[in-house]
Amino acid sequence: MMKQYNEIKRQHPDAVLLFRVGDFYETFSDDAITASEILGITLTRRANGAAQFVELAGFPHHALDTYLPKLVRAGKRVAICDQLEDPKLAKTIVKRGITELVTPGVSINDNVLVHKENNFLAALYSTDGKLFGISFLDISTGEFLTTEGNRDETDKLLSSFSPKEILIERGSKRKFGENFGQDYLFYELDDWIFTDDASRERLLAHFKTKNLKGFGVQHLTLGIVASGAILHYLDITQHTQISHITSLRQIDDSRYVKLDKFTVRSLELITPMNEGGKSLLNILDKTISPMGSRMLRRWMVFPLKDVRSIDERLDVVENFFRETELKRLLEEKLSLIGDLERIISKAAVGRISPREVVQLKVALMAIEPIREAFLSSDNAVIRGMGEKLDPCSAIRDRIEREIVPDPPVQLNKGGVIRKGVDEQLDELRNIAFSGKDYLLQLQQQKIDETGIPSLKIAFNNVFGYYIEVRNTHKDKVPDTWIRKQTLVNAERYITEELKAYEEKILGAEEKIAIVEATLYNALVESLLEYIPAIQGNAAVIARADCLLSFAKVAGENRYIRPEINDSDAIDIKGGRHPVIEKQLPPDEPYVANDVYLDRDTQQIIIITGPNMAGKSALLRQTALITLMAQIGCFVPAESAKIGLVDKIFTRVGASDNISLGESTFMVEMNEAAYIINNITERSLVLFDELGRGTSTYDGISIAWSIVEYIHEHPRAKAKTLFATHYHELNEMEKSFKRIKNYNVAVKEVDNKVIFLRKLVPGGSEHSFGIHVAKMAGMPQSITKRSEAILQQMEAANRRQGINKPIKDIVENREGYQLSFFQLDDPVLSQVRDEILNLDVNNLTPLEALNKLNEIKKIVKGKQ
Ligand SMILES: Nc1ncnc2c1ncn2[C@@H]1O[C@H](COP(=O)(O)OP(=O)(O)OP(=O)(O)O)[C@@H](O)[C@H]1O
Repeated sequence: MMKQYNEIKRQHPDAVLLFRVGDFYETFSDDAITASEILGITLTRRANGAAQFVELAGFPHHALDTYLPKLVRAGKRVAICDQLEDPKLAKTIVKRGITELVTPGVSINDNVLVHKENNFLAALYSTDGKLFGISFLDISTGEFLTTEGNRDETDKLLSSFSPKEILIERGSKRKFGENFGQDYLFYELDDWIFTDDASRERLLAHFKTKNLKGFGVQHLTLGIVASGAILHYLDITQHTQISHITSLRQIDDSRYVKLDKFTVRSLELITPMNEGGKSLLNILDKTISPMGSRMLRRWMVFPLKDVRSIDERLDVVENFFRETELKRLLEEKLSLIGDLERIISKAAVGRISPREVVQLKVALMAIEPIREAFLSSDNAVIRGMGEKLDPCSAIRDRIEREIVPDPPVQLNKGGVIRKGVDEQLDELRNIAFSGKDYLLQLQQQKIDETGIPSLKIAFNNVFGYYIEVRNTHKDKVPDTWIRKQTLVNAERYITEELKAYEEKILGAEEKIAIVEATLYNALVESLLEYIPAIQGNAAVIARADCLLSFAKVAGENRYIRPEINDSDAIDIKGGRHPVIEKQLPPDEPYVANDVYLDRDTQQIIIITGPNMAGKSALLRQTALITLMAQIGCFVPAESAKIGLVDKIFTRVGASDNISLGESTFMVEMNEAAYIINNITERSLVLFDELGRGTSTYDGISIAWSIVEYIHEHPRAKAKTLFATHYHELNEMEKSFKRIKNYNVAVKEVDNKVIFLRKLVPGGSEHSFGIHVAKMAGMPQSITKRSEAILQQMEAANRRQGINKPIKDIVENREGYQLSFFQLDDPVLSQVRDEILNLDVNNLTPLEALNKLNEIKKIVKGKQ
């Protein structure tokens, strides 16, 4: 057996091998050590040949569902090796083979999956390290996606989809690790898999198409390689029944607001930064079905950029919000639907349990009234959703006809198929049932015959039905009975008559199991043709669930419908922070604030104010309200007019890349550089205390020049909120027309600071940092000393006149781009004159090229 084990183990050296031996799954050597550590099961050592020992740890086979998820969640790949023939029939050693390879990225096991989250497997491919092909598959839902993008775009996708496992080419782990961080579980596959031919062929074979044009991904060469690798991996892991993967979709990034992963993290969209905190998702997620929940997560990181699609969502939310009857009906029916998407995937992979088939019927039954209600809505979008719902009545009715309403979880327990479905089955059941009845009669008859009142007829696996007689009555047993077993207090016998009936009953039971399985499998088989329709239903239901969730949240939290337009202004009146407002004590209401930003009058707001005043909250709430509006959700404000934004950037607080060997300041500058290089005039940018990771003067200088850049650069005029403790930056307002100063007001009463939390025009002078230090319980000796030092420093500053250098900075700025022509440089002015004197309308293309060459020579001469 160990020889057989070693052979199988050799094929899967990197997986924990669960080796079926009798009623147990056993693990050996290193696998046993790993399994015992992760599962907390006993590790034993057993002799293995002369003077050798092997470690051993195992668990009963029926506990697989408990132990398997633990191994997978710990990031292990698990190969399940089963007995492929009946041990009783095997002449030598039982034939064994791998029946499934479960890995963190490929799982359909309910205990491994998290209901509210997708479980993606990804594959990455790149030839030059600049452009990456990426593909995602959730085998539990059948969703299969691909695209191509640069490093940053790919990084964002990875953080949005959080794949549990990433497939890459052999030998490229380090390269990908450096690009995307070591937190992912990379798995290397052979190089031949990552080739265009192999991948295309595999995809075409799966989809049974001649090319990939129908999916609109034909042009994504790298994406196709990655997608093909995913299907190859399913082959390797023995996942061959995958008819629920019905299409390969391109992730069309251009349709969505770009949010980099720092922004997703620092705005706490999906996960809170601190344990015990709340994310925006926690507040907005009132979805009822797991599908709705998964879709909402996706929506949160992919806000829309197109007025019509957003308005469509908002229209539905408003409708659900108003139509309380429809809302009530939806709530009731959605709760019956369960995880339709995953259930139908299970049907495809041949793992659907009888109970899940019934759940599918219940879900399809619940879809009918939703469809009717949607179809009679006066809103066209909702009617459209109704049209897309298909109650699949034929299969629904067939399930109802054939499967009992409350079947066991496992098929082999029997009692799944209804009476009246199959004549043979009914007959067999009669035999089995009356046979058992007969045994009871027989028992009574024997009691009467022998006068042994405690005589019992029972069954065990070793010798079938038997009669048990306690020792006290042993002598009354007739000679014709055959003794089979002697216990301490009793004897067990069999009789000819008993054996004959046993055969009849057991034969019937075995046949029942076979007939039930055949009927059940035929039903599951016929489910397969409904996969696309049911997946379509799942998508509509998920969408309805998300929009209903928005309507509920809007009602509970007094949100209003935002107005979305193509203008360049963000105009929020009475805006609130959706998460913080829910966490404040009841006697401390959240103070609402107005924020206005546009391209021409108020592009950049510098917000100063003491520590703890509420600057960060204000920054974030502006981004959150904008984002919520663009995912089609109502927003916490009195009114909100949102000119669509194309990207949201945040540079907020310190990040935690320290583990990657970068200093806090380095991380801050990396992120800031990334923002500067990627903003457009439609972007929204939040800078919270930029530059604080270095010396004050360094910090001010960098902050100043970045703000100046955003103000001046023609392509970078992004709407910007800049919270800072550097009051010096307030000077900028005087010289830059679209920069405005605001501060979050406080009141000082009797040496105490009262936070008013109101955003008011104008700069502010103090930071009250020492006050906050006092609030935090810093020893008095320290705060007193700080006050003294502060006074000295401020006095010194006043003497030297801080305003002098600031004045110089303002006057000596060169600006960006335009400055080219303002310089007195003789060469540059010659270039300017050359250009100005050109008569562009009468220039032939050749003359234009020659002119360009001349200008180049002038500039070269300068160098
Ligand atoms: N508008 C508001 N209404 C009520 N409470 C608020 C408001 N804004 C902020 N707060 C509360 O004040 C706390 C501090 O706010 P925030 O972190 O925004 O201050 P800050 O000005 O950025 O401080 P620092 O400069 O120290 O970073 C928040 O955690 C929140 O509890």
